[in-house]
Amino acid sequence: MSKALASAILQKGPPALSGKTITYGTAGFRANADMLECVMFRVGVVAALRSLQTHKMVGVMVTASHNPAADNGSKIVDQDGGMLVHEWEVFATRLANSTDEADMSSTIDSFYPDFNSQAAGGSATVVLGRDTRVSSPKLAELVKQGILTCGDRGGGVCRWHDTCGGEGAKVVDLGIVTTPQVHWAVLRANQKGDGQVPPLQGYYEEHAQALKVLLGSKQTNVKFHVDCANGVGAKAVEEMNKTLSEHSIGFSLVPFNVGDGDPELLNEGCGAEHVQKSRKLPSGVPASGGNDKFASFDGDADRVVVWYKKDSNLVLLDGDKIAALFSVYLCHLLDASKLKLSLGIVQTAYANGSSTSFMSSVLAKHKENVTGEVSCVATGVKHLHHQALHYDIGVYFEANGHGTVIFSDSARSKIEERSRGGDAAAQTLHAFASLINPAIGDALSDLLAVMVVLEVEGISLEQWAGYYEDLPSIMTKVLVKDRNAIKTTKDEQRVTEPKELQDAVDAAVSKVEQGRCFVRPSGTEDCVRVYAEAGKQETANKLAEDVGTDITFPSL
Ligand SMILES: CC(=O)N[C@H]1[C@@H](OP(=O)(O)O)O[C@H](CO)[C@@H](O)[C@@H]1O
Ligand SMILES: [Mg+2]
Repeated sequence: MSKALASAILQKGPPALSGKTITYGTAGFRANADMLECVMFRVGVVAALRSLQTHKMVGVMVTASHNPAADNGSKIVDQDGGMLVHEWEVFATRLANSTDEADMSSTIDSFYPDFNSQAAGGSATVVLGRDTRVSSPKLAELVKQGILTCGDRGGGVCRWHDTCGGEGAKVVDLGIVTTPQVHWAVLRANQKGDGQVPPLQGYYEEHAQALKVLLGSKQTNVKFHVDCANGVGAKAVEEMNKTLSEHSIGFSLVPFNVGDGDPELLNEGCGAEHVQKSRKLPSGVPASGGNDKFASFDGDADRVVVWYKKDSNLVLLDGDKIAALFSVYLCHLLDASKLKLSLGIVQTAYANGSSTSFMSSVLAKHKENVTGEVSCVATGVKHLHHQALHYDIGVYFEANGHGTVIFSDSARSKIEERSRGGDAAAQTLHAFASLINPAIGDALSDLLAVMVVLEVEGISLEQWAGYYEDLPSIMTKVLVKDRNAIKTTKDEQRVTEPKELQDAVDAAVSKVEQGRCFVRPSGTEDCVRVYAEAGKQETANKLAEDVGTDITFPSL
């Protein structure tokens, strides 16, 4: 049967990639939209096969997140609402790059040995979403065709169900949504298990209900201006506002950069990536009073950073600061409830050194009631999420604003039990767990969580910014012939190949006070990233420059 499917993919799908290869990287497939037709069709096939294998719904989001408007890509959402398991990423890469029937069919057989037996009578459902890019409708349609090819009853080609009356493969198209909304829909659909995808209104309602509990009788009037990067966040913010006002919750999100003009403006000079990397104001900032609060989402609204203006400069509250805010809050609640749960804070090597020291000291202060640690993993939310699963409560954030807080099943039941007994801190923990997206980093959930923590704890943005002072840092890109020639340790803090490169980095760092520097190949762009930190900005800049120049080995 895998042969018949391979033949259908080749016959019905767009022409195979020729002379190019593509990898399912840090955040799925990403490339210029023009090269993605074949890839998207096959992503549909992979998603349908994963759903068939797990007997659960999975999802596909068509987006290239913070990348330029001309790019596109896709992320597959696994049956647990999280990111695709690693071996299926490898499978997706192999299938996307296969050019002949024999290779494709043996790829299916080797990654999915039970395919031939499961295909008979099996069914699959894929939840599909897309961003606002011009290329997205067409590419989403190709994903759909890939999915339907697996369940096609006509034409005499592969139909995994054709002799048995199974249902084949179905698509539930959510249209333009945020990436985290596709994760949410898959998670909730599989939790309910009735074969239906819950309407998105449920997403907004869940947030409103949790906020009501967290705010209690507190009368609030909090406004945040939200830079939507001219992407999908604008629509979600609008819907959220409606639901907030229906529930008389005094939070308002005022969107700007809402993408109602030129589609090329997506992520252009605005959004979370621009603000966090350049530390400059985004375009389109509304004229406002001195105390206004701002947040920037990225193009598919799975990350957020918060900021305010001080003397027309931008003061950034990045992913590290959001993690710090949530960690302090959760430690207080854990102290108050005496639940004795573990709290893990997960970062990547890009986390500012000051944030790591701050969070370690917060955990140390609460060690009587909270066992915890701060750990560092490889770049990419999938690595952070995976590590966060080791704790009762896992707070994970990349410095760029990508992250969430997850609660283990056993922590949830302990919290629920204690909160049924009337414990106020446990009730608050329970509501916080219901507010924040349990599947993936979500700009909207995270922002609402930030707003409510600031509000109920009475913390101003300035006080929050003062939790710790970032060490001066810089991130640069170096273009090389083959970035993949650079190999690193698991936490990406050190280069293992070429060895001389790490020696050069060590030599440069040893000359610098409070110096830290590391080098790694990007998983989403054709470049090598250099990150440097030091006691002074000029020194950090010089360190990054020196190391950048060192990356000139003939092998690279
Ligand atoms: C330094 C940095 O910001 N890297 C980003 C970027 O990954 P790279 O592998 O560094 O290109 O894109 C990823 C996907 O959005 C995101 O998870 C990650 O944090
Ligand atoms: Mg994104």
